[in-house]
Amino acid sequence: MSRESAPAIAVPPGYRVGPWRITEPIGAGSWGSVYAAEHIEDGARAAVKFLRTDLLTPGQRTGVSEQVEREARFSLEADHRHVVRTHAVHTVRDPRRPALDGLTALVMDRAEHNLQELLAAGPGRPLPLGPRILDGVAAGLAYLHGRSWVHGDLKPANVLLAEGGRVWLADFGLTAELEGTHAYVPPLGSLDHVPPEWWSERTGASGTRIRPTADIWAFGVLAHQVLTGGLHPFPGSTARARALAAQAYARGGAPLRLDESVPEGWRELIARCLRPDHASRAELTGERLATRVGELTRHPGRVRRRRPAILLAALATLLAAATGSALLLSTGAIGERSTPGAAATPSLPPAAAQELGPHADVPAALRPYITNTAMRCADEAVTPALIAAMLKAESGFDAAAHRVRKGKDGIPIEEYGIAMWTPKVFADWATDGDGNGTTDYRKPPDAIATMGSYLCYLARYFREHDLATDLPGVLAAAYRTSGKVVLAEGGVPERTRRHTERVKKYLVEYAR
Ligand SMILES: Nc1ncnc2c1ncn2[C@@H]1O[C@H](COP(=O)(O)OP(=O)(O)OP(=O)(O)O)[C@@H](O)[C@H]1O
Repeated sequence: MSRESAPAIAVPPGYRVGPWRITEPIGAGSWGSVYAAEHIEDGARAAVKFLRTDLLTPGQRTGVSEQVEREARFSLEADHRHVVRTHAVHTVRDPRRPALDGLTALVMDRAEHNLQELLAAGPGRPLPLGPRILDGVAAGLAYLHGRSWVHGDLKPANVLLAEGGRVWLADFGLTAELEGTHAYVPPLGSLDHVPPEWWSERTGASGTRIRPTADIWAFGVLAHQVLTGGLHPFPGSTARARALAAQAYARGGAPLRLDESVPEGWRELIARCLRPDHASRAELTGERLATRVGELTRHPGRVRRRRPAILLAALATLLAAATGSALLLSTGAIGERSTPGAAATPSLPPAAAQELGPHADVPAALRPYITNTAMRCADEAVTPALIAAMLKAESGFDAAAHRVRKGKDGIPIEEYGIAMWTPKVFADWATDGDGNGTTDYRKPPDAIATMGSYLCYLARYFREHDLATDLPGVLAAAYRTSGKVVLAEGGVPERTRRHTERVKKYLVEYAR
């Protein structure tokens, strides 16, 4: 299992959770840390996932608690040979260790690897057992959909592989139950596996709307990765670039180009999974998917219909256009467009490379909000690395930050929170980042999402006024002053230069 990232929740070896004794760390995700454990009586092996609830603000904690409850509930209720079995859910009661006291711990069957690790171990080589793995994943998905659940976060890291070739779906942190035809989840998810329509779904009080077809799309991406040894079906060197390419395809702007090496029957099925919108994907239910994957796995030579995938994709694209599929980036401002005058700031990495590097000091809990915020802006200058750099320069990622500065006419201006919002300006741009139906400048998800909305507006403003030669610089300066002031001065005002240089320094550090 992956041991690259130090566990976010430190649990000492020998620590007891009910009748289970922790032995060693396995890995950590955004919301929890997983440890190997054994039963104190019979030595049976297990994995214990500690779910964190110790995040930054009370508001955020509420959201995370809901996620923990959701994960515990679905894990306990699920009962299928291709879904990881959860034996028990414990609440740690240990006042002597405040970092652990109150945490939720899920005790699960232990796997040997996850699919992501297998793909990373032999990039470019299709997994010999790939079809069998996909068969298990599709069966697990059909089971979840049969119970009116949507997994919501299907990706290689959430497919576990256990002794004896067993395949389990795992991680129910974003799983949701359908309410009629939809389910609602927090606005999170893997950029590489969310369907194009996800970006345009409204995030309301109950979260972002998803449907089972989101899992079908994710399965299409995952199947392509498995059968090609890791290749994503959409081009791009970063998850953000690939997500933008998927949206361009869904808009009808580019054909679907599956890798030549994918066998014919699989190509056809993957193209069905990757139809550009919910409506055209809906015919492929979890059960149909599992049946077809079963056929392909057991009779790999048999091809049911011979219709080129590219033709199917073109038909699907036409269908999407005819049904007016919902699209996020309607301004057409995506793709390989280059920032005018970007050469003026040669030390900055190109926008396409401004994802968040793994070693940046950006708190793990904030990363999904930062990345999602950047994705929701069609301007390529508004990148995860830029948003993180601005937060660092504004508050050092401190949700409780507070500053008073002199405004025009010497009137003091109070700024608060991780993005240093003045309440009045925040009110004009307020964006709900955690999907709870309210906006609060002191809550990091809302503060970050609102920073993204404002930067997105400013980027367009500066492009329209031909002041895009140093967008990171002018954006950072305008955030401190205003778009009008920066425009009037024809660039970064002298008094904000130190600040903008700091933002650019962090931007270089954070970009992967
Ligand atoms: N039952 C299990 N047996 C063995 N390893 C497991 C088990 N459940 C999770 N893991 C491993 O523990 C690590 C952390 O898992 P976790 O589900 O917390 O995060 P993730 O899915 O990798 O990331 P994220 O939650 O950010 O999507 C991963 O390497 C995962 O494969």
